[in-house]
Amino acid sequence: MKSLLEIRRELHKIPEVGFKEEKTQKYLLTIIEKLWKPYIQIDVWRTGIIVTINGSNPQLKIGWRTDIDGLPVSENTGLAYSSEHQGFMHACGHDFHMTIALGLVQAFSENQPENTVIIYFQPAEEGPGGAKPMLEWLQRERLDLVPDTIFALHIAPEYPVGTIATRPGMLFANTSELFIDLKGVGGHAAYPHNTRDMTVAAANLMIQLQTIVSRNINPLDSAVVTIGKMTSGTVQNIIAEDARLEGTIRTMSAESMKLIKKRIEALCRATEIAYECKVSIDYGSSYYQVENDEHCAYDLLRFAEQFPGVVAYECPPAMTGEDFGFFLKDLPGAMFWTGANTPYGLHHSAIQPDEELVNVNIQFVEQFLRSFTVYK
Ligand SMILES: CC(=O)N[C@@H](CCC[C@H](N)C(=O)O)C(=O)O
Repeated sequence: MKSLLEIRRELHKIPEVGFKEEKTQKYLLTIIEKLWKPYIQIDVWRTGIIVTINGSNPQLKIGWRTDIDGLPVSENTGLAYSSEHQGFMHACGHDFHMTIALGLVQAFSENQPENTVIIYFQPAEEGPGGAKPMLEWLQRERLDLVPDTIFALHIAPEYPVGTIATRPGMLFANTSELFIDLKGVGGHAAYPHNTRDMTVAAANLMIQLQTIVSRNINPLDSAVVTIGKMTSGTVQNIIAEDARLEGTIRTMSAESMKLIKKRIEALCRATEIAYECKVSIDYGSSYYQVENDEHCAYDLLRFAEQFPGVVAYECPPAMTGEDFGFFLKDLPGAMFWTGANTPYGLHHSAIQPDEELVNVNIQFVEQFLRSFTVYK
């Protein structure tokens, strides 16, 4: 088999967005098939893969989940093995997550675990969300592949390699995508009075949306309303008939999410009146918060405390979202951050996580999963 470093770099070259991970799936399958043993079963779900390593004396089915999709980001790392898919990049570390999962398949194929370990290569984490439909399919059609407990990791640029950071309870926020379309009347730039200018309407709405967190959310709560993309108009001397705002909402509770949506709807109605236009809202996909099981999170932290080369850290929650939250809604388990030591944040075009993290995490996770002989 190729080295895991080589595999990570090859995966880095072929990022694909949610449910379009065909090349990635094919690539992963070629590696996984080489690791096949009579006690290993390989299943495919859409662009995802499920690898079951049947245990020698199974008391439990322990799940490990990795996400496999990339992002629509133009890479700016200058690396020799940069993305070959123009405009797309593994800017959230899923190439690392997949390599660690492959390293686990390799470790368990070389040395059969006592318990059954099921490794889920899950599509579409960045959107529209693969965890929920994958789990629904498992629960409906393949109960044999539903684990008793499940774990996952996510790289954390800000921590040194070897840091394992998690907490009991909420680790990541509730999320909802947000798409707002404005429709007015376009026309000649010199005749604004005959038009309903959607560039001006969208700009005002965008600023007003920023008052929701500062004016409507309790200052002791936390929430985010981010507009990541704003589009309007065609050329400099035509007044725009349409505009579109694209963003995301993050909250610590379902109640705050409801409140924010209510305020967005009110501001959109007010924009319709103020700018004599039509405004429509689409919330896209939404993710349930990542709620770690208390025992599982503390087991992870305690295991990390005594694992050589690893530093355990009980960290605060973050406003990132993760559809792994849907697995943890139904199953006990936990997610953790693992240090990636890079100055650029997640989703940045220049992010370059430290490749040292691959081996540290394979060893740590392999031993952690093997240590789960009895579910506590
Ligand atoms: C870990 C991470 O960065 N996850 C994404 C999840 C995105 C969910 C959805 N597409 C949205 O934007 O709301 C994140 O942006 O936190």
